Amino acid sequence: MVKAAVLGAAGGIGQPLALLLKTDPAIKELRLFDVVPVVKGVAQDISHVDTPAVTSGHVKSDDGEGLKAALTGCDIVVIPAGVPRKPGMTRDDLFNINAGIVRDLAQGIAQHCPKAFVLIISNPVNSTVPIAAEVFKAAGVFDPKRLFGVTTLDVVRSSTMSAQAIDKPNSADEFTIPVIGGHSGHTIIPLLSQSKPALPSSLFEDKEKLAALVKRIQFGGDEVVEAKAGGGSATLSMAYAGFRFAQQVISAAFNGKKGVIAPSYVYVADNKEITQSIGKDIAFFSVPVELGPSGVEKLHPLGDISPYEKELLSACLEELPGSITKGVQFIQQPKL
Ligand SMILES: NC(=O)c1ccc[n+]([C@@H]2O[C@H](COP(=O)([O-])OP(=O)(O)OC[C@H]3O[C@@H](n4cnc5c(N)ncnc54)[C@H](O)[C@@H]3O)[C@@H](O)[C@H]2O)c1
Ligand SMILES: O=C(O)C[C@H](O)C(=O)O
Repeated sequence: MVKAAVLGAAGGIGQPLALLLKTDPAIKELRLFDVVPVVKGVAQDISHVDTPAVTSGHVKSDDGEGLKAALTGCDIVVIPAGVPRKPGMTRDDLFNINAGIVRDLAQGIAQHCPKAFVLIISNPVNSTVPIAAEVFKAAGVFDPKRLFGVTTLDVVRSSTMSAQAIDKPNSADEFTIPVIGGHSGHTIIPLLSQSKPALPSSLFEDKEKLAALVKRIQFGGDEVVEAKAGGGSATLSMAYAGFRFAQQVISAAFNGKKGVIAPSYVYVADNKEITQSIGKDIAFFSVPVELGPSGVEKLHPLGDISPYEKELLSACLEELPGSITKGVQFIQQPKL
């Protein structure tokens, strides 16, 4: 019996994500938490769907009881709480607000469901995941196998945008492309050379077309932010992606499914094989993760990457360590 919680469940991602989670028969309890009271109505609405999950809504309260009720005994917690971008902003511009939100929610998890799988969607993911890790470390409950930054939207975009680039727009679901690095601009590295099935060699021969495709995947979030023109960032495609990753975790952890591999931004610092394949001692990085009963079962190294992908990796490594340090310092050296 899987108990799941969505923190930030009344938001643009939270509502459709909660609806999708309600359709997963493996979930028997679905707890929706937010700072805004309408989350109770969202839970009431979703509770009428004729699937097994018993759904409840919980509002943030000064005494912490709302969060406690949402989290106690939870097996998996998905966090899309926080503010989204507006045009002209970077994900890092969200740090000042979202860092504190993720810190407080992680403290609640450490207290009420320290063994839960934690899936962080709130941006900037490159920093919010290290923040959660530091909170868990301080509370003595950090388990690197259970903490995930959700980068599935980059994977989803890679398939869709690659299919479009090769003029096969109806084939988006045919391509599986690992995406490594982080979740922001140049830190996002789609390994198109490792696509299964392989993308046509003509794409790799046309350097301009290849670079345009990579850029489109890296900055796919901007396309949505600009199109929504101040109305937020990706919500529906993110709900789809978040649900897909949550289902992958649930199927491997609770339903005994084997061979489930999905890229995710995870703690890699203790894994020499991985840091060697990245070429840098780095604490967090998105790599293909084999999922299992304890969460991360095995991290997969980067494998063969093309010279162009090596350049992308160098650019990623210029930016990502700073974002990780920023998150770590937010917890270790709080401003007075
Ligand atoms: N990882 C990704 O690929 C990805 C993709 C899209 C969006 N995001 C990020 O997800 C976050 C949410 O985006 P959105 O479009 O759903 O925003 P939104 O504003 O529509 O919803 C956010 C929700 O979080 C709630 N919230 C705020 N503080 C909270 C707290 N302390 N506890 C619980 N709930 C709280 C708000 O009330 C709101 O309902 C943003 O940071 C956005 O950048 C990440
Ligand atoms: O672009 C954003 O700010 C939201 C999200 O990270 C995305 O990739 O769509």
